[in-house]
Amino acid sequence: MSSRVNIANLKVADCLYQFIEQQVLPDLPISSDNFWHKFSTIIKTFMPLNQQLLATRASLQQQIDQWHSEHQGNNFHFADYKQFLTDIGYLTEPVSDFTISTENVDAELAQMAGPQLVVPIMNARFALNAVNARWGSLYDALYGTDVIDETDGAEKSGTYNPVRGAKVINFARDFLDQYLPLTHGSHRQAAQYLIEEQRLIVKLSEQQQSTLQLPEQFIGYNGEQHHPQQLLFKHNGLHFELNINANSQIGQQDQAGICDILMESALTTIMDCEDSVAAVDAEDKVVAYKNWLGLNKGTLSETVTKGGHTFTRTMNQDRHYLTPDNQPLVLSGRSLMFVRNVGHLMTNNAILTADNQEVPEGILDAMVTSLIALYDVYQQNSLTNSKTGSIYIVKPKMHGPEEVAFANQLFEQVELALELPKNTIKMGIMDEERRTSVNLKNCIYQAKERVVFINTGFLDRTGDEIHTSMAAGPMARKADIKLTPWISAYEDNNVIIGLACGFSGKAQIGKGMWPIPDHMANMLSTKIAHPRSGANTAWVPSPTAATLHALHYHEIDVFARQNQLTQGQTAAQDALLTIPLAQDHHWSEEEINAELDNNAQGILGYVVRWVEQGIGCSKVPDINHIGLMEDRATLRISSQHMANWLKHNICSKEQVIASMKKMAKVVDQQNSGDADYRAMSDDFEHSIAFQAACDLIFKGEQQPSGYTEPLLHQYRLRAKAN
Ligand SMILES: CC(=O)SCCNC(=O)CCNC(=O)[C@H](O)C(C)(C)COP(=O)(O)OP(=O)(O)OC[C@H]1O[C@@H](n2cnc3c(N)ncnc32)[C@H](O)[C@@H]1OP(=O)(O)O
Ligand SMILES: O=CC(=O)O
Ligand SMILES: [Mg+2]
Repeated sequence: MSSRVNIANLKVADCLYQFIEQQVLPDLPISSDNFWHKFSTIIKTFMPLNQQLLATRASLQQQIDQWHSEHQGNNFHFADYKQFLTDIGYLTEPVSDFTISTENVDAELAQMAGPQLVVPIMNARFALNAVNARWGSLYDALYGTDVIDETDGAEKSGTYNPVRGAKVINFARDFLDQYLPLTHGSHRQAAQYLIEEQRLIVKLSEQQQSTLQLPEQFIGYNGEQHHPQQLLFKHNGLHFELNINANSQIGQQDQAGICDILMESALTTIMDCEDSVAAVDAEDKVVAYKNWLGLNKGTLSETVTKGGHTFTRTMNQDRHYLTPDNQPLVLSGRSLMFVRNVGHLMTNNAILTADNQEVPEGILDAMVTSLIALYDVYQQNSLTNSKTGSIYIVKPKMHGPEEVAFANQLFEQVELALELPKNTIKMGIMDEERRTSVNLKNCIYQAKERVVFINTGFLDRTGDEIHTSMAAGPMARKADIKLTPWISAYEDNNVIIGLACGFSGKAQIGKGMWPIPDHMANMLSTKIAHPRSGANTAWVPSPTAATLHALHYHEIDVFARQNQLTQGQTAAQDALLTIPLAQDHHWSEEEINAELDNNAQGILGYVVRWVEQGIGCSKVPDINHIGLMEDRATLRISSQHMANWLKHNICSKEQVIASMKKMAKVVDQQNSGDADYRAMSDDFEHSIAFQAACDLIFKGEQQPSGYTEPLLHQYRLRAKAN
């Protein structure tokens, strides 16, 4: 641990203090003295309130556990259960109807519909890729993934395969026919694209030419009018760009010389300080904050070596075009950034109070990430994030209205401390805890002047579902939980309540993560459900997924869909309160072992990299060898699920240990190519990662809300000390 600086009754880790003093404050109109004193006052005010909220969580959980233990089987009556939840203050009376009044919201959130990318902020290489993922190559996304099948000679070979290329070109031509229709003929016949008298002309042959059914879709170009290099179009509020270069490898194969279609892809990106990172001390927090600073100053860069080639990755500039009547047109080259702060649970040793208590990490994040964002608010660089001067913070894992009210008050005080106009800091509310879902309208009400999204984080939400009702009985198998009634009620309610609170045109209604990063064909066929449900954004794990998911927002006009949905929908609270218990838990030994092995593999594969290498988001194969995105939320589900089956004697402790040891060997094998990897199976007793993984299960019932952070942090700190 680094030494500490005593300032304003705080003991600040030297590395954090020096970072703020030397790299953040100097170019900002706020003095060091002022900053630390105001920060200290905020900590003093909010720390006890924060602790009180956590005590309320624990008390409610204890009462719920008690109630379930007294109301098992035939003794469980839904009406009594609901009354009990009301009596203890878990369920609250909804406020009267209202609409949100958030102002100065960027168009990407309010008026546009498109993908939202999430990225671990501590990885600068990924973070840069993410901010640049506003625009993505459709050809690369198709060629490089399973969206294009490998049949009939279309394999992904080492070098460019023209047979596969032809399939990509056909897919793209169909996209153009669908969303850029011609008055007659097809883009498949297109031999040349050119501009005449401000109109797009598509030559189909020597004698035949066509034009757009909707001429206003053509909005910009670069190059010569008769030989354009880029043609810019707009459909459903999203842009795409036809790139033409007959001399390029792909353009040569195309009769119109098209070499790519650049899609407007990740409209927004969440720079994540929460579940996809492993930040356990001041040094780690500084890595995260430094990257956020670089992103706000526009100076972040990273040397990347790829395919034997080394280059420097920086943030993309804006994109410049000429309109059809030759006026300049500029579009943002970057995804609009949010920063996800941590929730209310954890503390961090980066700052201690005078009596040596660790400061809540959420308060630290609120103050420091907002301070850093002043670089964007004051527009100190040309690579602007928010054009409306707003700071976008995602606030995760809040339980119920009073926790949202707390975050709202905290943001208000941060604004005062940083001399920002009220409600500069906008809030994205993750609807990912049960007490938030069942009181969602009241939660939104508490932040009605600054809320810019509600998003269904179904992964944490599933973990909370299991933990809240831990004592009620054995849960369904993990895959079957997705089929139980609460989850569709939860997804539907989020949209219904968002629309009822006037989100359409003002804020995002968001849907959750696609957690199978390599299954893009599957994503393309299923994630259409998100815009179809009325959500104007949904999470994707990578830039490639963003480009492919963008296709869905061309297929569905989300704002028209929201207009249809606004009519007569009612929230289904009873379905939301149903518990995903197994209907019949007489599984075979084989089924039980398969469930345990699957959970064990996911837990171990994720935890070993988290604890030993500080990697907060990993792709880990499940027992069917499908790579799954694992983060702290998916870990919460798996560990809580095992803890639940243990509690209800579906399996024994010995069975779990046997499964863990068996799967540890599998995970060791999977990581055998990693020189930094320490095998767990060499010495289970002394493997910190193995012990952490076991604790997450065996102590799972006692973890606050079933969260994984306390144990992960504890073991990571131990691994770092070693
Ligand atoms: C429940 C929740 O809270 S979900 C939110 C938290 N989850 C996330 O943030 C998911 C972030 N995604 C990731 O970390 C990764 O995509 C993983 C771990 C899921 C999968 O990674 P892999 O497929 O192994 O990616 P890999 O390391 O091979 O990288 C492939 C390329 O994609 C890029 N990439 C992958 N994910 C992202 C991302 N989220 N943002 C930006 N770039 C990304 C990488 O930069 C890399 O490109 P490069 O070589 O040009 O730098
Ligand atoms: O944060 C997202 C989730 O699903 O949890
Ligand atoms: Mg979450």
